[in-house]
Amino acid sequence: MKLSRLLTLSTAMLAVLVLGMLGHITRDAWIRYEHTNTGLQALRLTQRAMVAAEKLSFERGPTNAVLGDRLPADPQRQLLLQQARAATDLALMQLERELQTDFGAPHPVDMAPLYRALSAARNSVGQLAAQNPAARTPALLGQTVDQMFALVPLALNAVTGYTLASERAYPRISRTLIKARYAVELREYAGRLGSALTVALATHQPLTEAQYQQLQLLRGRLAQLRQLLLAPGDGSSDALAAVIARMDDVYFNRGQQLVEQIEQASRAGRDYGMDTGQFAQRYVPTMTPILALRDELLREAQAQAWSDHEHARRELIIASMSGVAILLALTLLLLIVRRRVIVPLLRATRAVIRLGAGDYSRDPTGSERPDEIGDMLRALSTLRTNSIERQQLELERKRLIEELRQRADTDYLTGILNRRAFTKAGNQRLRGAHDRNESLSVLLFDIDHFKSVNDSHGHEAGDQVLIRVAAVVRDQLRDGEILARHGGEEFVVMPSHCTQEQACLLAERLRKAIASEPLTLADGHILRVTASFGVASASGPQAALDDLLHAADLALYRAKRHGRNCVESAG
Ligand SMILES: Nc1nc2c(ncn2[C@@H]2O[C@H](COP(=O)(O)OP(=O)(O)OP(=O)(O)O)[C@@H](O)[C@H]2O)c(=O)[nH]1
Repeated sequence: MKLSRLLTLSTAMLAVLVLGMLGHITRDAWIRYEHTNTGLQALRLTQRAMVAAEKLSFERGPTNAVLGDRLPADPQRQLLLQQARAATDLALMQLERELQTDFGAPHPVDMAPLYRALSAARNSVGQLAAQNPAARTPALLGQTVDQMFALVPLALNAVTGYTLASERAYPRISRTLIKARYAVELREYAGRLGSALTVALATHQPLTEAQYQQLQLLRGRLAQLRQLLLAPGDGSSDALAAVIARMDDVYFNRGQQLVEQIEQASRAGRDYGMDTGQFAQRYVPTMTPILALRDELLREAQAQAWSDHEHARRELIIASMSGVAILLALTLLLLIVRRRVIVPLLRATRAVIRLGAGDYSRDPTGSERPDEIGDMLRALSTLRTNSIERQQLELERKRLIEELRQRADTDYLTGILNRRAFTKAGNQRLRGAHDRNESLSVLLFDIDHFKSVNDSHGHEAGDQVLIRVAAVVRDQLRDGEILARHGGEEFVVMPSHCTQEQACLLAERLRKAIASEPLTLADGHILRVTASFGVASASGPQAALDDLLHAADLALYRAKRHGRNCVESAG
């Protein structure tokens, strides 16, 4: 697999792993954050539900006062009842609005039964209060009070599903929330304890045995709820302890003493000394510390939830930012690895391949780098320089060999082929002519009276004549026609496949060219030289070069004898 592909694949795999890990961490942080959000929403909802329950409990006070009123009705009591009802309606409306904020509730909340029950209870209160006090029998009064009692559980039940779900999602605050609910229940049972006296106070009759028992039961439940509230838990702060102490003092001492006072008066058959309204006026304020306890518990739960919410938010931000930072760092690292390692390596690989293929045209770039890749590129550059030098040496060696070869084949004076080279080339050509069944001729010529040139003008002048004659003849020949110095002042020409007749014509042309060319010597003398030619041809299959030359030599000899400056052909 290619490096660049391997890098891309590794990058993709690493990115998937890192993304998966970061996604997991961020998801966990997000879930914790959402749970605290749910907890806060649940708190708001619980608070609203508890306020609504409290208002419903509270409404029973002015209701009892109106039920115990004489006719015509006391406008002050009527006003208090209207205010209490308005406060209940507002609290229910706010609860309903809060319920509309969906946060994954297990099932929709139906407030209709509560509204129906509330409307029915209020109608009963209105009808009973409009009757003559004598007509308000204990049974009717008890029935109406029970209708009012039934409202609080309906309000709390409406949000039970929500609060349970949110407590499951965010269990840390559930203990505090449960205690807040105990406080609400405590308030409710405290209210019921007061309401249990409504019939006796309204009718000015002693309490019945059943009512004594009910009072006993309610007191027991209240004591039980108090114990539950005192249990150690997350929300056991100093502020909470102070609120509990106040509740003990104001409600459990003074409030319950008031109830006992009525009870004792009933047992003694004394007048109560107060009606329902007067009782409510003294009893209801003693329940205020219970609500303060509820509010303190809710406040602590809220503070805890906010602290957790902030913590979760910070964790989420840190997780997200760390994720982004890690991704950026990874991308940067990969880019650096790609730019600083992979790309130079690929470049070096290409350079090695080029060197291997003998292409030294480009030096690998990047050799100025101070790192190991730079070391490698510098080594490649040195390798390239050495290879270039080796290549040049090789070329020089070949050139020298060629030069030596040429020197070995060339006549040192005239620059044309020497006898050795002619023998080799002549034999080769003769074999080729045999193979193709062509005729082949040789022309042997010798400068006339050359000795006298040497004698008259010196050996150097003789050399110049030899050089000049060779040049004149070479100019007359075509490519492929061999000219060689056969020895001394004797030359040989071998045209490519020609008949003896054609060879004679060529010899004649060369003879005339030599004879017609005046030669100016170094000392200024002008010489005219001639040459005699012997021509021989081979057409038989087994003709040897030596035989051919011998035949030409004999013809040359005849030409000399016939007076020189002429052409003679063999046989
Ligand atoms: N300058 C010079 N002279 C050479 C060279 N090679 C041979 N000679 C001379 O060539 C002459 C040949 O002379 P001869 O064989 O007598 O022939 P010739 O004088 O040409 O007479 P004919 O061939 O009969 O016309 C000799 O004097 C050689 O010394 C050479 O390379 N340079």
